[in-house]
Amino acid sequence: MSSKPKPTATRSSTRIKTNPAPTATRPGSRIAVASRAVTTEASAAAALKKQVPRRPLHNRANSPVEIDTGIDKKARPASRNTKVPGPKSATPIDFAHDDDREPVKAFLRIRPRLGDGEPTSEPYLEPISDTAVRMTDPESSSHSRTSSANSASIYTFSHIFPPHTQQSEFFNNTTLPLVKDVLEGQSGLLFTYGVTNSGKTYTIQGGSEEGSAGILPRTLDVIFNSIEGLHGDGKYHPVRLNGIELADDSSSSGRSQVSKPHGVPALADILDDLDDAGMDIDSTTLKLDRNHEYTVWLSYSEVYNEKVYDLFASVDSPESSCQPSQSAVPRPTSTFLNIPLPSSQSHPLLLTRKALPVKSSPLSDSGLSGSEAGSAGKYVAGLRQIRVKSAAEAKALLKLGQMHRRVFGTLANSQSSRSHALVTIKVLRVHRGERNDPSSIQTSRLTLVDLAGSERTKHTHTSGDRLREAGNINKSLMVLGQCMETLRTNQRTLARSLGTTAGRMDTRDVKKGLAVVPFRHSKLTEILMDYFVGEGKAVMIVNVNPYDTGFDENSHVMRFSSLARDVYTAPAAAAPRALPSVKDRNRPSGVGPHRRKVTISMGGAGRKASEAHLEVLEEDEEHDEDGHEEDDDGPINPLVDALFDEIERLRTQASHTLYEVEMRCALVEAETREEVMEEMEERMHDMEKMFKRRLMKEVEQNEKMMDAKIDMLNRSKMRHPLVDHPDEGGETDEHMQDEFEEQEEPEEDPNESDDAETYKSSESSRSPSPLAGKGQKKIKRGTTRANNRVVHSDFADEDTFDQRSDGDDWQMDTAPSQSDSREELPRQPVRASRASGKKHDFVEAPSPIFEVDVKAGKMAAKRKSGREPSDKLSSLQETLESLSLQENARDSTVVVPNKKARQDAVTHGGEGQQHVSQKGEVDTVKKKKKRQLGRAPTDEDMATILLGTSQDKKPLRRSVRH
Ligand SMILES: Nc1ncnc2c1ncn2[C@@H]1O[C@H](COP(=O)(O)OP(=O)(O)OP(=O)(O)O)[C@@H](O)[C@H]1O
Repeated sequence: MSSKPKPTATRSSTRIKTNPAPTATRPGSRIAVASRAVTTEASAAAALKKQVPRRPLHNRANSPVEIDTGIDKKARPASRNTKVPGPKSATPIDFAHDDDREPVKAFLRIRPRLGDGEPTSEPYLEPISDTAVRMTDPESSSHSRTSSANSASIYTFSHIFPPHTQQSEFFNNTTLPLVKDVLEGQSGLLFTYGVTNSGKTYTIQGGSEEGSAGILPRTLDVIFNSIEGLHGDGKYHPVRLNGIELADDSSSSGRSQVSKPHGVPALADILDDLDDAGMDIDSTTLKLDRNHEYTVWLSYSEVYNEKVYDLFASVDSPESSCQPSQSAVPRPTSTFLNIPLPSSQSHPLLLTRKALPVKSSPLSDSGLSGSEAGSAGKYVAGLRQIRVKSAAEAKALLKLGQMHRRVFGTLANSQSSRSHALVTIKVLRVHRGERNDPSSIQTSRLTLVDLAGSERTKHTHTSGDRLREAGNINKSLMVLGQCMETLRTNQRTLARSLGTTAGRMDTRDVKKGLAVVPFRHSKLTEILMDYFVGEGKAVMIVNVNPYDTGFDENSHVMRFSSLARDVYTAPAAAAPRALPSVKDRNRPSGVGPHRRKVTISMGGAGRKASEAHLEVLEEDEEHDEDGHEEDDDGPINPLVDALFDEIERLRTQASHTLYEVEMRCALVEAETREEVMEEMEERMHDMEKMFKRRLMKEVEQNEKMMDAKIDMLNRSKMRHPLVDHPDEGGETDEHMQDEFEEQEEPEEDPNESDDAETYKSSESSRSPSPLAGKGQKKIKRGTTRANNRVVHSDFADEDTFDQRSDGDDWQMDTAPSQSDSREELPRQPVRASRASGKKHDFVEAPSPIFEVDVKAGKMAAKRKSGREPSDKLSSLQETLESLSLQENARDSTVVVPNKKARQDAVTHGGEGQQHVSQKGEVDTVKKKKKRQLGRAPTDEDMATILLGTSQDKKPLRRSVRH
């Protein structure tokens, strides 16, 4: 550490503000390059730094500080030579060469998997070097999703700490340099950032196991280890941000003020833990200048729902009025610890606490002139700063503060921090020879912030108080991000200006062009503002739980960290300008004093558990007569503030709306699917009905046709004995056929035509319409006429019947079809023979199923009768054939042999032959006859009708069209 000239002893603060006359800079100072594309800006910022140097610390030349961390040097990350495959370059951890001009350092800490309760899936975050980590969207491989984050991204950090990193190692590499600085007189800020359950509180406070103490208790240990024997007398105590005042006797805190109250039940037992506080102690000691004296002061505040509360404040309650505070000095004990706890049946105990205003630090505290207005920083007015003389005492105090935080801020969600907790350790350092000169006293601060978990309200589905909490948490984090963004932009602008106006720079002109950094739009950034625009280093610890489901949230955290790493803590580089008077900052909170009911359980191993019911009243900050907060602060732009509020409101609204819209979409999709299913079912049902109707109609028509045939045969038998007068048969048949066709003409069914139209596309797959028979029947009439002359059937000629087209007997093929739609249907030629004179016994069934039966039946009939039927009979048989509408039968016609024919078929078909009914076959012949004739005519009856004699028995087959 280089020596620095002694400054003019005009103030007690160590704040160094802009000084137009450069005095000294540290030799060997350098700018640590934090990230991509900022090298130029960093150099420019360094140049600016050299032109606007920090005011050297008082007696700094006499402050050689050596760090004896006691850690193995090998344990330190060797990131200097690490090559980062990602888009950004790495910042080596090299505290020895750090300059006070440096970017915000960002360390990533990956939380280990905790146990059975955690998901077993692969972590979506994988370190690829000491400084780079790859994040892969776990859902990108399974299915596509709309995500704001890329499916795989690489983020770089100053250093990455893997899950197995010990607390001591983590502390030494992240916080110890800040501890060293604070003992040297430089302020520092460390904050943890991450989603809920990522390990922020564990990092700051630690766990309960041995060796798991967090960076806060370790910081206290190291400070008190190092100043052992160097304690000051505490004649002066700190006030506001950087001021000091002469203390009265009671202002020094000590063990006596943390005394255990009398007769207090379990709740106050926490004070017993004071003695246990030294269990897990960090033994690291820093070597300090022994010519200095130190006093250490502690404050503990929380920002909850955009209000700042003192966690060391005693709590006012009506019941506690009987135990008034014994002294006006800050008491480290809470009044409510000293009162009997109400039982669960009694009325809840009402506890009230008051929010504290945030005010601008007076210029006099910093020794600044009026021309430097606006750079004095902010402080929490009324926040107690308690002197602590040992680490144990400090830890006990912090424990009390944590308990207050739990009671007031986190009880309803006790496992999660819903407020930002800020512990500030203030060190007053003075040279032994100047201990009575207040202007020689240096004040430095180290603030450790445990930020509330960032989370999206969409995922938590919070409402009421929880929603308000989440909104405010997100608001402060958003404003923090906005501040970083603006700072970065300003610094780049500044660097560019410096680059272009090298040697002719007027920083005041350049600063005029800088944007206003919106620190004042959230309480958190207001309090932390001084670290970014004033003196000091900032370290950000990013906590991540790689097993967490919130990939998007973690991506957001990563982006925030890379933004923060681009920000340089540059004194006066981006100092806020004085703005017009603000009323809006004092806008009413809208809710007034906020009441909450809470229940706390106390007790532990070996202690009686007790439960207390409390009602918490949180009062707003004090306002002046006009309803404004008491503040001498410069105003902020109300428009900007209103815009921030609007952004936050819209964000919350959008989050809810998005959730609602997603739900509605899912609902509509489900409903639509159901409707489509119902419609499909309805259509299927309609189709089924339509086809049934068509089937029935066809069956009916076929029945009619068969009836007509039977009638015709009956009449023919009665009127014209065919055997005796064969010549008359032709005309008679023809007449009868015409008659039959007239009867058979199907009725037009409008419904059916509609159906046919509707299902035209499926025409080829359905049964032929009765209309199809029209054209065919006319063809058959022609054929019948021809049959009267020449047509005969002969099974021996089956192979040649296809060659019929050249014969003048074959009118059927050339007959025009009246139904176009039927033209495409395969024609089934009537099996017949041109060989006249040959016996025609049967109408051959078109169905191959019965082909065997029919052949067997024919042969059997031949064998039985042993004689030839007359030509007249053949002619009549042909007539019957033509009426059987065999054409196209392959599509729809099924031959159903009557019982006897089946028997014959089986008998003559040979051994093992069996008639197998096809699906849909109905012995309609039998049924019809029963209905028409009263009894089923046998084959013999039919033969009698046809031949006029009982001797000419012959099996008869019919084609029935369904
Ligand atoms: N490095 C670690 N090693 C072991 N346990 C850890 C580690 N980090 C976190 N844990 C454990 O994980 C759990 C969650 O951690 P913690 O409470 O610190 O999260 P958080 O980020 O502070 O959550 P919230 O924002 O809700 O307060 C705790 O049980 C803690 O003990």
